[in-house]
Amino acid sequence: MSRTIIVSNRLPTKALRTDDGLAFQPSEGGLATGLGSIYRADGNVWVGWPGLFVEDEAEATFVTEQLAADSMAPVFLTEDEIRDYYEGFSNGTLWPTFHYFAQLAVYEEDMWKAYVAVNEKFCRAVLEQAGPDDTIWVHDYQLLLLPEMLRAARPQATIGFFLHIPFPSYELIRVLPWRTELLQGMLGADLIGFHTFGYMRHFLSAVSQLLGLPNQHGQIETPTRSVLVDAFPMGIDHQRYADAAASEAADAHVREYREALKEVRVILSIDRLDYTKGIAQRLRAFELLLLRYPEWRGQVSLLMVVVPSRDQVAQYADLKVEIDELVGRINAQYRTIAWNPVHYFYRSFPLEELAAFYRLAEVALVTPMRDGMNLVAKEYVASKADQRGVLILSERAGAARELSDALIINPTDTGQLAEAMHEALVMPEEDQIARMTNMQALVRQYDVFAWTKLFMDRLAHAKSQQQTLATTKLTPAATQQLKQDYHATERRLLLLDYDGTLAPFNANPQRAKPDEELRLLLRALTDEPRNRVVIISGRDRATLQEWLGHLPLDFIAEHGVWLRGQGEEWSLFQELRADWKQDIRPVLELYVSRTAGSFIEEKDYSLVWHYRRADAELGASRARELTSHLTFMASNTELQVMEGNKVVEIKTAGINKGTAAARTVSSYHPDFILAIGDDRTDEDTFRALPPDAYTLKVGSAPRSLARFHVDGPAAVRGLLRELL
Ligand SMILES: O=P(O)(O)OC[C@H]1O[C@H](O[C@H]2O[C@H](CO)[C@@H](O)[C@H](O)[C@H]2O)[C@H](O)[C@@H](O)[C@@H]1O
Ligand SMILES: O=c1ccn([C@@H]2O[C@H](COP(=O)(O)OP(=O)(O)O)[C@@H](O)[C@H]2O)c(=O)[nH]1
Ligand SMILES: [Mg+2]
Repeated sequence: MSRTIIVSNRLPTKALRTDDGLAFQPSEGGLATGLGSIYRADGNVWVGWPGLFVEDEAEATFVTEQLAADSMAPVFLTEDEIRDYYEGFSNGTLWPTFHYFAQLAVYEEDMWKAYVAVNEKFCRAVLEQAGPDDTIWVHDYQLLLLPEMLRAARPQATIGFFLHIPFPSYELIRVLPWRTELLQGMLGADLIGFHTFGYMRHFLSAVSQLLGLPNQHGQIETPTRSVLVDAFPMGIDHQRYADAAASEAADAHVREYREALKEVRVILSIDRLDYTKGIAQRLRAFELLLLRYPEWRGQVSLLMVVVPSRDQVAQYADLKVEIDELVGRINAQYRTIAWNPVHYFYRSFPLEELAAFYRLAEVALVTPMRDGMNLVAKEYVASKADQRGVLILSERAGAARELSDALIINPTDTGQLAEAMHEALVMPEEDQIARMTNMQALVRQYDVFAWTKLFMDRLAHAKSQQQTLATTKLTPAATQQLKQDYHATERRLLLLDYDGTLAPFNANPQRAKPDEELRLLLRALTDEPRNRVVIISGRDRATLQEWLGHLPLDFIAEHGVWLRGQGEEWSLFQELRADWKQDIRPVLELYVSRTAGSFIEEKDYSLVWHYRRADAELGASRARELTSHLTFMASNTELQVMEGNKVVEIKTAGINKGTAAARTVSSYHPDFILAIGDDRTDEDTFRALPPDAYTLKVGSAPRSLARFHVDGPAAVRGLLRELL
């Protein structure tokens, strides 16, 4: 049976040292509470850090056994590792960078090394747990390198990755000295998920600009595999929070708190201590509310839960001091014997007490500066059985993309925040109910189970996509068979693409001239009378003529437009027109003038716009624009528009390498065919050939109609030499 191995820095259970020995307790934070509901099913295992430094072997064994009984496998980390990998690189470098607090980020080589080493440690731990058919699901920014490490150890494994925090603009990512390694680490996965479309777009942009890998509808083709990228906004276990809010225990807490608070109305705030959460800004906004609307003094209290977090990181410790001071100041200023403006708790609470807070609160303030998702917002919604209550939500929390019925605010605008609190406190009940009803329907439908299923289904889809059109490597056994068939036959046809196949791809197309080695190789192949060797290329005939015209080769040029049999004259595949060029050329010129680095290639019967030297993202975007522009112009004409590798080409429809190759086959009647090519246009050749033809795609593991693949031009030349 195939299981799911969940991997995250922190386990959903933490071990604690108490006076009575070790104790175990649920972890805080969105990832642990969110996934905590699902991992126990079907023999799944969760691999992660149990939050404790073990003192000896015996203690480690005890913790391991206790956690194993609840489907968890601990990765023990040392104090040095926690300092450099967790507090250091994860929370001192990546966390601030990814939350747009780049000025707080530190760049320390030692921390980076620890990050690499701990990712390797997790890799070993996962490999111990995971069988070959198991699905591995890696979570979050502490483990960005893990997918690629697992991939190296298990090339066939099914690996998903989900990032729980924002993925920022490329402008922030590019600042990181280790940006390439981090992106490549993530690309080891088959599916990469983010909370929002915005985060996903930023990731695709970074991959395109830093690694030069474009995408189509979120699908990235790396040199070895294709990787799918998609948005999956995480949900909560709606039922669990609704049940907790309706429980006897919550009832009892609500009664107790209500008695203590008397008639005072409650605004609620719950977060981990974190500078991304906007806690200090929220306090200032509450202070402003009391200043602007004195009628709320004595009537409304802010109930503020701050859960201790990462307190060994300097900025977190500083923030604690700032919050303590602000709360002290506001309370000292406004409190009365009967009323306390801010009820401040610096600790965590069990589920039933949180549920009671959610029920009591007429207003929830979720106002982070940046937040990947924010589950507290959704938990508040799920807890409101009577549908009374108002959610004030920051536009910069991932949750704001879904909860559009909240009062959406800009958290840096203190005035707007104070006004939103006032608006919430005076909102008519029917408005509250209408908004809450919509949000509850959404939180109920898109719960954590739906989220998991969606991610797993997409992962299976990504995997099966890779398998369709997957080519097999030309193994020594297959090479042997190919050679045997070659030697046993009399009329052999060799269809060889030029760029990327016989000669390496060059940024300047005119520099890809054949070298001595290639000329000698082609000469030797044509010296054999049983061979007919055809160069089948998208290039113009003049270039092919100049470079290779002296050899006894056949040519198919301009993607099938021009043909030349050995020793014959050039002829057209069919009668063609070129008068359309005068209308199309100015359009391409417009795109050249708008896109620095792009240029036009003119062939006899086609025009090509090249953008390989332009800014990668601008080029790709202009290519899409140009394609739709040209497609519109070409409707009801005989022209067709093709997008290729950093090119947009326009030419007469119905002529391609495939139609030309088919004609050669039907006139020559070969008993052996070998076709080799690297590009999208070579797929037309592969498609046109009979199934027993040896079709070879150049590239390390591409998706192709070809039967086999070979690594690159050097390997192609090696294979051709072996035939001699
Ligand atoms: O493990 P800690 O360092 O104590 O931090 C707690 C967790 O905080 C982060 O949570 C994020 O995930 C939530 C669920 O997807 C999301 O709602 C929230 O916006 C994120 O900040 C962090 O990503 C986890 O790795 C931590 O365990
Ligand atoms: O005393 C508390 C306060 C909060 N939480 C939980 O911590 C999670 C916080 O997740 P969120 O996505 O809001 O933010 P994160 O801390 O992950 O950045 C929520 O599920 C809360 O219910 C908790 O377990 N105990
Ligand atoms: Mg090519």
